[in-house]
Amino acid sequence: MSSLGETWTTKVEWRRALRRRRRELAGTTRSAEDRALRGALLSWLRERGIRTVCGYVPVRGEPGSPETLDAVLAEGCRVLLPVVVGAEPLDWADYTGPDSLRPADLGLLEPAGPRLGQRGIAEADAVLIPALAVDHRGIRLGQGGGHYDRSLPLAAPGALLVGVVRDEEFVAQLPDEPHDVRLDAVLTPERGVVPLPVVT
Ligand SMILES: Nc1nc2c(c(=O)[nH]1)N(C=O)[C@@H](CNc1ccc(C(=O)N[C@@H](CCC(=O)O)C(=O)O)cc1)CN2
Ligand SMILES: Nc1ncnc2c1ncn2[C@@H]1O[C@H](COP(=O)(O)OP(=O)(O)OP(=O)(O)O)[C@@H](O)[C@H]1O
Repeated sequence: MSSLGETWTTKVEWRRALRRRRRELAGTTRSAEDRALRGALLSWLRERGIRTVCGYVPVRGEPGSPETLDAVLAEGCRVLLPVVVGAEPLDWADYTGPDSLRPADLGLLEPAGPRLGQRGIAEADAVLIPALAVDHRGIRLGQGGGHYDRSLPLAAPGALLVGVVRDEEFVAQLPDEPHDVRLDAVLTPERGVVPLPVVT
């Protein structure tokens, strides 16, 4: 288990340190992790019979890749991607392949097709959520915009909320706040999908 975070207290300190580690990661490590993540994700989607999944287009060292999104599509799954609309719940649109993306604010790539509205998230059986870290209780540290905390309450009641991080970013305990929505599971390249909370 990782010992990251022993000297970091606030969300700001955690974010700064985790972003630096992602920046310094070797390209070969990133690709190996992406291949492992893809294998684990595809098996899990098959096992659970998941038909529609909310994903994200990775930026700045986030786990995953456009190839992994394409592999999920090839599996016959519908993929929805987030669209930022200010400090509101995220909007959603279908991912239909690399041509369906266009550059957006914050260095993001967003889907260019018809918007489903903020309640589009309710069409998903599982929501894959980008994170800088996830802890054993299911607390997630995101980029600090509060976008997912505002959007996840609109997911379908039985939808599985899955944070996606590198193995060392799955940690014992993160700083938390009352608005933080707890995750049902975490997906990492080496461990695959791990249900949360971890019972010790
Ligand atoms: N790939 C991806 N898509 C996503 C998210 C995400 O975390 N990852 N979001 C998750 O909610 C939403 C967008 N919110 C975001 C908020 C802040 C930053 C961010 O990296 N901010 C940095 C630097 C911005 C820049 O370089 O321009 C910062 O604030 O320092 C990214 C996404 C929806 N789409
Ligand atoms: N449910 C909510 N309703 C309104 N504002 C919220 C909500 N959740 C979070 N916020 C606002 O967003 C700010 C950032 O929250 P937080 O640090 O938890 O973001 P994050 O989960 O890391 O970001 P993101 O989801 O964008 O990756 C909070 O300080 C709060 O003001």
